[in-house]
Parts: sequence; C-alpha cells; structure tokens
Amino acid sequence: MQVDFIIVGCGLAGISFCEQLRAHNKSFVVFDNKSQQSSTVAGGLYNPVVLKRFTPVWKSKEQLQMALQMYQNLEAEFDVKLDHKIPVYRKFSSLEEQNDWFTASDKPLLSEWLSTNLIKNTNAYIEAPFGFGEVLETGRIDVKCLIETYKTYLLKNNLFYEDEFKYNALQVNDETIFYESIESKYIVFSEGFGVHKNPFFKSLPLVPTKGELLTIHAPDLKVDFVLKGPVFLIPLGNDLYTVGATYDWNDTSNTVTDKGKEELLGKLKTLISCSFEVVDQVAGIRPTVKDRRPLVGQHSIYKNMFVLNGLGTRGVMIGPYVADQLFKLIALGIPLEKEIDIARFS
Ligand SMILES: Cc1cc2nc3c(=O)[nH]c(=O)nc-3n(C[C@H](O)[C@H](O)[C@H](O)COP(=O)(O)OP(=O)(O)OC[C@H]3O[C@@H](n4cnc5c(N)ncnc54)[C@H](O)[C@@H]3O)c2cc1C
Repeated sequence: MQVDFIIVGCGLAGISFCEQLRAHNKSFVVFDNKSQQSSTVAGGLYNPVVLKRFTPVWKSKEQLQMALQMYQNLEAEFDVKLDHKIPVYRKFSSLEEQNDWFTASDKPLLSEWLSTNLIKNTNAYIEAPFGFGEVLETGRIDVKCLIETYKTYLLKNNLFYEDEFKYNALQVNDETIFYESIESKYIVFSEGFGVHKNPFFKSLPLVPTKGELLTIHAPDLKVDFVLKGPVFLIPLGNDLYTVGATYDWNDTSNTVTDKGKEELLGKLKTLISCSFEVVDQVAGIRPTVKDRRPLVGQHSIYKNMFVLNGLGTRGVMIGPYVADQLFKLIALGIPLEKEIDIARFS
C-alpha cells in the first residue's frame, strides 16, 4: 500500500493533523494501540483565558478560531454533537480578586473574553460570597465522542490499524518510508507521552503530568455553567458533573488512585455543599513541556520524519493550530514559529 503519510497516535494531535490531510487530499493511515489516554479522558474545556492570572492564553484568538472551525466541520460531516457551548464562571475568593478581574477586563484581547458583569451566586449549594466573573466564548468539546467517531470513520475506510507501532520495523531512506507492507512519503509521530519510547524523538524534553478526574452524580446541584474554583466542575447533563483535575509529576501510569480521589473530593467539598455520589474516576498523562509550548518539527537527520506533540493542558484549542503549522511546513516549506519548533532545544 502506498500513502502520503503514516500517522502514529489518534489523540487530539493525530486527529488534528489527519484533518489537515483530508482537507488537502493527502492519503494516510493511522496507528493507535490505546496505550495513552490523555485525549480520551480530557475534560474537553476550551477557554481563551488563564484563570489563575487573568491573562490571555498564548495565541488564543488564532487557536480558538481554528479549533472551533475544525470541530464545526467534523460535526457537520459526521452528524455528531461535539461542541457544547457553555460559560465558565470563575469564583472570586476575595474583593482583591474581583478588582484584579475588572482591571484585566480593560486590557486588549481580554476585554473580549472577561465579562464586566459581576455575577452573584444564587445557588444555595455553592459557597461563593464574592460572586463570579464570566468568561465568554468558552465551551466543552466531547473528545471521547470525537475519538470514537473518528476511529469509526478511519476503520470504515481501511485507514486505521489498532496496533502498536513498532519503531524497529521502520525503514527510512531519503525518499520513502517503509513500514511492514506500507510505503509512505512522510511519517508524523503524535503519541503524546508515548513518545518516550520513540527512538527518534525520545530525547525531547517532554514532561509527563498525570491528571485524574471524577464524575459525580449530584441531583440537587442544578448548575448549568462550568464552575472554576479550587477545581473545575463541568456539567455533562442528567445531573452528572466532571470534577478535576489533579496534577502529578511523579506517577506515569494511567491508573486511578485513592490519593487523586481524596484530593479532588477535599477541594470539591469547599465548593459545593449538597450530597453527591462518585460514579467514575479516570486518569491520563498530559504531554507537557517546561516552556509551555508544543513540540513540533522535523527530525534532524531523517527529513521525512516529523513530530506533533507537547499539547500540554490545552490540547482541544492548541491541536488544530499546531497541525496547521506542521502541514504548512511539510507541504509548502513555510517555517514553523520558532516558539513551537523543536529546533529550539537543539
Ligand atoms: C485529566 C485530564 C484532563 C484534561 N482536560 C483538558 C481540558 O479540559 N481541555 C483541554 O484542552 N485539554 C485537557 N487535557 C489535556 C489534553 O488531554 C492533552 O493536551 C491532549 O490529550 C494531548 O493529545 P495527544 O494527541 O498529544 O496525546 P494522547 O491523547 O496521549 O494521544 C496519543 C495517542 O498515541 C497513541 N500511541 C502512543 N504510542 C503509540 C504506539 N507506539 N503505537 C500506536 N499508538 C501509540 C496512544 O494510544 C494515544 O491514543 C486534559 C488531560 C488530562 C489528563
């Protein structure tokens, strides 16, 4: 079989790149063995503001525009609901924080996203005496649905191998890449934390950050916005809510822990006072980078080999943006932004 591209990894990075390939009529196959699950478990939030410091996310405007367009296209093509628009309410913990919010909302860019209406709390089960600030243009992508839908599409079209990609079976020369019975012009690795097993890119400074999330059933809570306090509380419908997330830099397993659960419950109980039941717990490893920029680029020796990784804590927004940059590099020779290029580490 001859293709233009082999893609390794079918998470947010891999799917975003496949969407570039489909848009430009390039042929490809995808490998994924479910060894990583960052995208599958992700809360799926997109939000253009850093809610700790009230600053804009890097390239937030460009990212948001590209990401929403991609999810909208996928919704139309596959007839699924992916983009659940929902406001994010940032809980204020003091008058000083309220003031910081209003100062920030005057600044360029942020004025588009930080509402200047102070929202008073009217929910008896939420503890928020200083009220909330509303972030505009936010929502939740149903990433699990996206991945399931995408894999079904790929399988139907014989483009998907539910297999481990074996790096030692790869043969590379100047023009062509050979892998088992596949001949390809290029290969793009988007394995998330799985890249630590990839002999071609494992020296990249990717830092695994484990995250855990709970799903709770809270029939009395009746919240229809994302609440950001010491944890995020994200309504899913049917009185179910995602609660998260934890950050652990030592454990690189995908298994849930009692420690993670206790941490989340401790924080949640300072935010809401109604009774609830924990119905699920999940964990995944975020592919984060010290300088908080993605890892995108070309292998220093094998010029037909590329990496798309380091989406960190914000894969929903950043994935489509960096996939566009990588495609333009490969197809048109347009250099990557220096900030995301892996060359910054060489
Ligand atoms: C708990 C948690 C909550 C999060 N919440 C949010 C959120 O609300 N909003 C947001 O934007 N981001 C969130 N994130 C971050 C987001 O999930 C990541 O940025 C994103 O998932 C990274 O996508 P990826 O495709 O690079 O990696 P992954 O999702 O890890 O995908 C890599 C894929 O490669 C496959 N793979 C690896 N090695 C091989 C191999 N050798 N052969 C075959 N397949 C292989 C894996 O099976 C996997 O499917 C969250 C993450 C976690 C853990």
